[in-house]
Amino acid sequence: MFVLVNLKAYPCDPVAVATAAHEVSDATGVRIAIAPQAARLSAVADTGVETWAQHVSPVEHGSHTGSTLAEAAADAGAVGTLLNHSENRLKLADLDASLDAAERADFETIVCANNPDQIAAAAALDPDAVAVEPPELIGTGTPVSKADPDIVRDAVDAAAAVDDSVDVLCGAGISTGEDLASAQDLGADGVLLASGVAKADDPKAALEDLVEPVA
Ligand SMILES: O=C(CO)COP(=O)(O)O
Repeated sequence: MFVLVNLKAYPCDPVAVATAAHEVSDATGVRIAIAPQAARLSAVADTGVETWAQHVSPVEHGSHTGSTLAEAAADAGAVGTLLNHSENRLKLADLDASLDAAERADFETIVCANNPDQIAAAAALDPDAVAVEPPELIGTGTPVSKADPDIVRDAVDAAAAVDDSVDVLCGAGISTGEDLASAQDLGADGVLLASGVAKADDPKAALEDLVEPVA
């Protein structure tokens, strides 16, 4: 199971969370990555943790003020990127161009989507993985694996029907080992989470509990 912690714009210490994630990943062998703000990619990557961008812009080198250039994120130490998160939705043409940008930077990619139909459409764009995250559950602490298990099962089936090489993650409200185990039982290859770790008093303890079922 792959665990990707999206720090969003939460007021946490990304280096402290990254250090904790690296320690837990090393101790358990579970793959854990951290996606900080773009400005903190280098500091997070310097901890040795697997580091991802939260987004890369649909642009190449050039006059693109304010963009997040994939090649610059790679130079900062990122090895993958989320795309089309519900909090940073892309038009279809831009999502396709951002995937091209990620490919130029040799990034692994996860395209986020709300539901199985969108998962199928995202899988058709040939990302490495897709992540189903019902926006109404994001940040609630109510795990998608418990609140709506069918959406996870159906997302796994929808992606497989398009391209069975595309991994499927699920997210929204995931925070405990029980949530991760449920996601695995529903066929997910990993989980995407944010507040369960970014807002935890003890991120290391939160991560140790999260990965315990697969450690
Ligand atoms: O948006 C998410 C991960 O990208 C999920 O957020 P929460 O884990 O806070 O529900």
